[in-house]
Amino acid sequence: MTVDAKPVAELPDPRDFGLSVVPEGEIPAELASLVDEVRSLVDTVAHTKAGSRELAAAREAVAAANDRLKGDRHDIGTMVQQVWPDGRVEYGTLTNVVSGPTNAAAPPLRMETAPEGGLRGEVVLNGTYQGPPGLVHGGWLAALLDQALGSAAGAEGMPGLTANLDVNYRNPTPLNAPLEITARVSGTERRKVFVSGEVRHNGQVTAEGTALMVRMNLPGDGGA
Ligand SMILES: CCCCCCCCCCCC(=O)SCCNC(=O)CCNC(=O)[C@H](O)C(C)(C)COP(=O)(O)OP(=O)(O)OC[C@H]1O[C@@H](n2cnc3c(N)ncnc32)[C@H](O)[C@@H]1OP(=O)(O)O
Repeated sequence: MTVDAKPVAELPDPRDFGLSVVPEGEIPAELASLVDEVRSLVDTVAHTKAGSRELAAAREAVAAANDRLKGDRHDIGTMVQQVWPDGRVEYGTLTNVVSGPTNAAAPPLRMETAPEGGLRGEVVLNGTYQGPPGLVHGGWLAALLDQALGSAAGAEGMPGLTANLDVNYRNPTPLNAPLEITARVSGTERRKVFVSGEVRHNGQVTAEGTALMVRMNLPGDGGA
């Protein structure tokens, strides 16, 4: 594998592709708090043993809240701009199912620059991410890795789409426990960006992945 593609200096601004962008700092604190509450609600509902009366009352309350919030919506494809303490700018979809800040279905995963290079993040997956008893669903581990690997490519100025993802599950991954996700770029070849990463619990690798990201065609690329 050769390393022959220079990272682009600037990330493409999604507005150049006709997409709306919401700066993360402009997301109302009340919305962030609501998302947290809904995330907790999903977990509560998934595990509740409440009786019929309580369930019916809760359903009414949730339906009322749902009705109250229907109306003006962000378009599908709306992006969020996140600026990290180290100044790194990242664009992602507002409702990304792994990292979207307004998506209650997202854990959410947030990746920061790692001292050893690449990115690292921490996440706890509750019982709504269950596959085998007490363990994280393998598809979700793949999703976490896919997102982390894509972010690692983006952090090097090479945002792209996943063309191929390989995951090896080395050890069971527990629910409701802190997980560390790491990811880095291992090489480039024309528009191909090779990335690798791991999920760890208590320092032990539970899943590891490699992916091929194909860098987006950017203005001035000349198609290479
Ligand atoms: C601003 C917003 C930011 C937004 C940033 C968003 C980051 C999100 C991160 C989350 C990741 C995702 O979920 S992504 C969603 C899941 N993935 C997708 O939906 C992608 C679907 N697939 C595609 O759209 C396409 O196949 C692409 C874009 C991957 C590639 O198409 P293309 O652009 O036409 O490129 P193409 O010429 O075919 O390939 C380029 C090079 O890659 C190689 N190649 C292509 N596919 C493969 C493959 N599967 N396995 C091996 N090699 C492959 C080719 O041989 C070629 O090598 P050579 O000739 O140079 O040697």
